[in-house]
Amino acid sequence: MLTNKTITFLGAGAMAEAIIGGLIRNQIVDPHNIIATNLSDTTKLEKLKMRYNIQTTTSRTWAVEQAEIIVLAMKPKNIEEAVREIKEKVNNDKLIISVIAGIPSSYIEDLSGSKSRVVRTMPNTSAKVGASATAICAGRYSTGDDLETVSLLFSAVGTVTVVPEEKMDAVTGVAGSGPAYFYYLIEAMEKAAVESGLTSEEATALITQTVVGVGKRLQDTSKSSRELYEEVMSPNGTTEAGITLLSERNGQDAMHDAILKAIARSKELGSVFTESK
Ligand SMILES: NC(=O)C1=CN([C@@H]2O[C@H](COP(=O)(O)OP(=O)(O)OC[C@H]3O[C@@H](n4cnc5c(N)ncnc54)[C@H](OP(=O)(O)O)[C@@H]3O)[C@@H](O)[C@H]2O)C=CC1
Ligand SMILES: O=C(O)[C@@H]1CCC=N1
Repeated sequence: MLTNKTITFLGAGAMAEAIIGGLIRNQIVDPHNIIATNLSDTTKLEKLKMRYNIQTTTSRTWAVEQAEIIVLAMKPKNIEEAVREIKEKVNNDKLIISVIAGIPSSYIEDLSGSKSRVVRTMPNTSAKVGASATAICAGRYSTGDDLETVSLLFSAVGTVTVVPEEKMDAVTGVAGSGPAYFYYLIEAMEKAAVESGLTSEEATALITQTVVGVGKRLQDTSKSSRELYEEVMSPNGTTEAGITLLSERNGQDAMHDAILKAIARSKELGSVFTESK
């Protein structure tokens, strides 16, 4: 085991489960040293307990008391209430990890009022299969050891990149939201495939392997993305026909603007919380 420390997850949703699964699968943390709690969904807590053999509780303050590491894994709208509820139980001895989009580490540090050691992170849902692209950044009072601990924890669910906090909104729009852009494209590919006579199973098998192949190729080559798609395009061939239509409809501009919009939303989430202090 990497750590015998008790890790409490405040929030037992999709991201918390992905991380818990990775930590247990990779024997980074003993399941008995993981506690999960949420706001009200006790059925979900029961499922997690059964699935991973972890501890669950409806007492958030008890869960925080036990913890040496606290993972904040609720939605941004719930963070204020959550931190207020636990602030009396948090001190500088506990490391706080946030996976919450947009929320600056300073907000969490200030609200808990105890110079809390905070490390802000941004994983993505590929954590479920150990393939997240996670970025992490240090808060004001976190130490080099804290950053190393968080890096080791998140390497159980994929790659880890350390960035300064001012880059976290960009990370969120690009990599945190990133899987959704691909799934959105895949949905369109599936629709076109089925409309053109493939069964849904055939479409899924072909598209899945196409996406896996793209990922592997990207990891394996120093070619640029433009070189890679140009490599697929035979003159006057099928790909050129498709890419030409996408260009005429400004497909790449739409994608580019969508990512900037996601980054702006991350900043907006953060600014609302900073202003409300
Ligand atoms: N989904 C994604 O792709 C990614 C999400 N994130 C971030 O992860 C965070 C969680 O997202 P996700 O897992 O998708 O969300 P979910 O809605 O799946 O889970 C949120 C969880 O937070 C719980 N919760 C709400 N308020 C409190 C509270 N005061 N104390 C303890 N638990 C509380 C909810 O409990 P209950 O169910 O009982 O209401 C629920 O278990 C978000 O901040 C998001 O920005 C980061 C990267 C990627
Ligand atoms: O959509 C969201 O706000 C979260 C953060 C990144 C991915 N999902």
